[in-house]
Amino acid sequence: MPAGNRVAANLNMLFTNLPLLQRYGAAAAAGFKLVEVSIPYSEPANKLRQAADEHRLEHTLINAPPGNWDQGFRGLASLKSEKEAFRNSLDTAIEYARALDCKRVHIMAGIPRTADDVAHASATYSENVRFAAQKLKEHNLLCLIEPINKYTIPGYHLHNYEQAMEVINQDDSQNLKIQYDTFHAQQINGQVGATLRRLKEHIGYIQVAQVPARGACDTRGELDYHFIFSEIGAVNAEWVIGAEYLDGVGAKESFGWVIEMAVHF
Ligand SMILES: O=C(O)C(=O)CO
Repeated sequence: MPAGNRVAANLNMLFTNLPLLQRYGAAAAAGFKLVEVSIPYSEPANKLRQAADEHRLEHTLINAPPGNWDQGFRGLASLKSEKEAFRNSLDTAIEYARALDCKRVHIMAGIPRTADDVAHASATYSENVRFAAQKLKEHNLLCLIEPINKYTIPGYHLHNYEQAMEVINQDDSQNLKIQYDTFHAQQINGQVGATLRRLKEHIGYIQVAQVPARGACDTRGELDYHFIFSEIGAVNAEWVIGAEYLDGVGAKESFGWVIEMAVHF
């Protein structure tokens, strides 16, 4: 296995000209051996596993069910009004993670909207995330939380790294880490490399995309991914990197950057 961080294809954002189950073949044909599926729930878990096995792909990450995406839900963890739905979402996430042999589950925070949800968001979020970290630990699954910048998802509860560290410091499961997405980090506080180094002990997974258009790492934008991948590799070459970017943004429709930038499939 070559040195350097491995890259997983996000099958909800890449190969979107194909139905989800056919994206596994497209990812494998492009050279990927790892995939992440943020929202796998449109297909039965066994069908996804069958597609992955057929193309010798491993799942690196799924999200817990985020609520009704089309109705504007972006996760449930901070919503007092959705506490039962959140607990049920963990059971579904565990079922899928086990079926897919996936070891990481991202818990999305959600967008508190009602006055009562807003008033109770921080306490609800902390309680739910700590519950999830402990429950996932019982199934040998790592619990991840991802600060998301306020421009991409306005109103999203978890929108900076101080909030994430506050919950991590309250948690005693030893099973709660940050999903560090450089696309969000740049827009949350910049200092993408410095923040990575500062939080390295608490980071469990990386995601990447170019800023501001959320295109591939070799498309034009604010971030120099030659530098960022060298920083990631210098800090922890074991971190998996999720290629979570919009396909079709920018001229190139290739994954040459994976080799060109000293990371690998
Ligand atoms: O929107 C993102 O960046 C996510 O990773 C959601 O899972």
